[in-house]
This record gives sequence, structure tokens and C-alpha cells, in this order.
Amino acid sequence: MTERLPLMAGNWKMNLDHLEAIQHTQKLAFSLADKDYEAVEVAVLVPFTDLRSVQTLVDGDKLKLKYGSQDISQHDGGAYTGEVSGPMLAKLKVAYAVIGHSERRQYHGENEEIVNAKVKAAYRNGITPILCIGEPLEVRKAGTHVEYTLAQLDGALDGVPASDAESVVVAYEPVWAIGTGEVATPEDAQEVCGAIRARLAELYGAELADKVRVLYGGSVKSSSAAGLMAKPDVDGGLIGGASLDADEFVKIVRYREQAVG
Ligand SMILES: O=C[C@H](O)COP(=O)(O)O
Repeated sequence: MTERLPLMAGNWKMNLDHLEAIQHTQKLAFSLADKDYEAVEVAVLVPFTDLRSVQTLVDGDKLKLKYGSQDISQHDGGAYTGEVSGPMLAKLKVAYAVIGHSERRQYHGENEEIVNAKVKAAYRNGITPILCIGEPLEVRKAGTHVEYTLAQLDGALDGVPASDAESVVVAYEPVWAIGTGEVATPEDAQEVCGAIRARLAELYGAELADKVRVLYGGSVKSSSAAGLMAKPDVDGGLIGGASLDADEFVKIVRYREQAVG
């Protein structure tokens, strides 16, 4: 089995202006040591207006912190008012773009076709997608959460070749656990993350599936991270609210020091 480097990615959502972003990034940079980065890849996924500030800090101070955007346009340029393109993001050297977050699906009408086009736009521009999938509460209650989530995965990766898909990061985020304080149990997370890897194996082969990092997201805190990370198919976290507190985020990065709750 491949040794997958865990990824802890902080999704700031629509929080922290560019001045606050500088402060927050400096605090993370000060707190995180080389040994943290050796054990875990650490990324911040920031509002578009923060990207240039974060890039300047990362480049200037040669930080090992990775950064990315929370969205990407499906188009590479043109008359698309308000959109930010892959080439623009690539110029800012973003490593990642979050694609298909449930908040974008819910509030911005992003369907499978758009998510798929955005995944392709990211790859076209050398950016790694963090592809978010996961079921709403009613689907969980109906017990069809695995099928629902795998259908989202199939749709998002439709027509994506293995040479691209091998680097994808998939984030399983059950909508009922996002921002609610209701974290999925490690067993819930493993059930779906394991099914995602199995589907990747069906689509692209076991070797590729073994390399892909599958994250869990939804109310992750330092008190729950170790338990989630103990599961074999959970390779990291997509962390919203808790990533806005630098000390708490650093504790999550150091989940190995926390008790498995
Ligand atoms: O992208 C992050 C997820 O939406 C989780 O957010 P949360 O940790 O605030 O629940």
C-alpha cells in the first residue's frame, strides 16, 4: 500500500480580509515547524482577495505552507463577470482549488456538469482540485448516502483521464455535519471514504486509487481529528470553522499528539 501524506486543509470560507489573512498566515508560519510539514501537508484555502497576500508571504519567507482558492471558473477567460479563471490562479501559483463545495452547490446552483467542467479547468491550468462531495441530511436518513456520494464522484470525474485523476484530492463532506458541530463518527467517515476509494479503483484501477487522498470535512476539531485519522481511508481533513483559530488548526495538524477520542 502507498504511504499517503496526510493533508490538513483550512477552508477559510468568506472570512478574513487580506490584512487579517497576513496576520493569520504569519501566526501559522510561526507555529508550524519542519517536523509538522514532514508529517502532514498543510494548506490554506482562502478568499480570492487574500491570494496575492498569502502568495507574497509564502514566496518571500519560503514557507512550506500550501495555498489555494475556494473556487475556479470553468472558463479560461472572457466575458464572465465576477469569475476568476484558472490562468489567473495559476499565475498566483495556487496549488489547489476547492471545487463543488456544498455551499456552492446549494447557494450558487452548481450542478454535476459545472463541477465536472471546473475539475477539467483546474487540470488544464496545472491546479489540483479538492473535489467536495457528500450527502444532505435527508439522503443520510434514507440510507442512500453511499450511492448518492459516489454518483457525485462519477459526475465530477466524467471524462477526466487517469493522468489527471491520480492527483485529485477528494473531500467527503456530509452536508449535515458542516458548520453544525455535528461531526460524523469515524465509522461514518470510513464507510464513505472507503467507498470513494473503491469507486476510484473501479474507475481507474487499484494502484491509482491507492495514491489518492480522501479527506473528511464537517465540524472537525482537535478533539475529533485523531479518531477520524485513525481510519484507514481518511487521509486528512477539510477544516472550516476550526481553521480560523490558528492554535486550534495547528493542534489539528498535530493530531498525532491528541488522544483518539
Ligand atoms: O470546507 C469545510 C467544510 O465545509 C467544513 O466546515 P466546518 O469545519 O466549519 O464544519
